[in-house]
Amino acid sequence: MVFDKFQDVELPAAFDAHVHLRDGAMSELVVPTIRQGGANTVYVMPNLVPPITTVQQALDYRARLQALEPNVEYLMSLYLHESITPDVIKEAKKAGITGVKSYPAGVTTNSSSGVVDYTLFYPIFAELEAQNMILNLHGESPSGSSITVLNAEAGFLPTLRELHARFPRLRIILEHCTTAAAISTVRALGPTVAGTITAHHLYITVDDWAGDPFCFCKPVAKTPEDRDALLRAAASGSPKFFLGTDSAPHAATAKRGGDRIAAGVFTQPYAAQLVGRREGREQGLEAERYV
Ligand SMILES: NC(=O)N[C@@H](CC(=O)O)C(=O)O
Repeated sequence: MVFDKFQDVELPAAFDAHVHLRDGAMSELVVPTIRQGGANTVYVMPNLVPPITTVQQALDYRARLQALEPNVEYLMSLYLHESITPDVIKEAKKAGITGVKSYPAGVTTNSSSGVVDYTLFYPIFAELEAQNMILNLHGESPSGSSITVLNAEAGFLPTLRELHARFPRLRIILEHCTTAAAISTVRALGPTVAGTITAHHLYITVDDWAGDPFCFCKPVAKTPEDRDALLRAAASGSPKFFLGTDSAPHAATAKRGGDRIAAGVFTQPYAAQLVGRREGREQGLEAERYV
């Protein structure tokens, strides 16, 4: 195949369905990299400190992001929390907020206010379903006696199945799938369940983050077989799988030092390039020649 003839191809801007843009000085650095990375629409995660749990907080946050880069569409989310009621969901719908993100308590960066018992939130899920809004799931079980970072996603899949069975019309996105099991589960569930795939999980495996804090994120990258399942899903064209980079910037000091390494891989400035290059290879193209 002759690649030179493709050199003038211009790709449309991407939708990145999972970004961490932070706030304050960090957001001033990160927000300008959205367009650089090839995206013009982003779904913004609410795990600020404190988390975004009210409609007003989400709208104020969006205004701060718009002031930094007006040429991006920011789809906003609320952080699933006990202070959120069905009335808040109705208000969120009216205000144009897209969905609600659920973090299991303690599994990742800024998740200390997260969910312990999903059944407590069934009225919220019912209202999200009624309002045709999205439930975004960080799909990991908290580490415990038999759960570690390696099987935390697999351990969460029964919860995903249960939520879909109870709320079959609720649009659920299993965020940042990292395992073949997650891919096959999303594929097997009904059309209201989809999964996002990050750019970095198309490349890295356990060996990369074991020893390199800059490859450490939650959920952690798994085996080469899992990575290949992600690649096949990403390149399959199935509408059930789409890009959500989970680009998650941290201060270099939080990645290199301290008692615990912060979880998160920052890919925003290279998001579309990374995905194009990897999917191209999966399809047998030497797509790196474009990058
Ligand atoms: N992915 C990560 O490892 N970290 C994210 C949180 C998250 O989405 O889990 C972050 O906010 O840094």
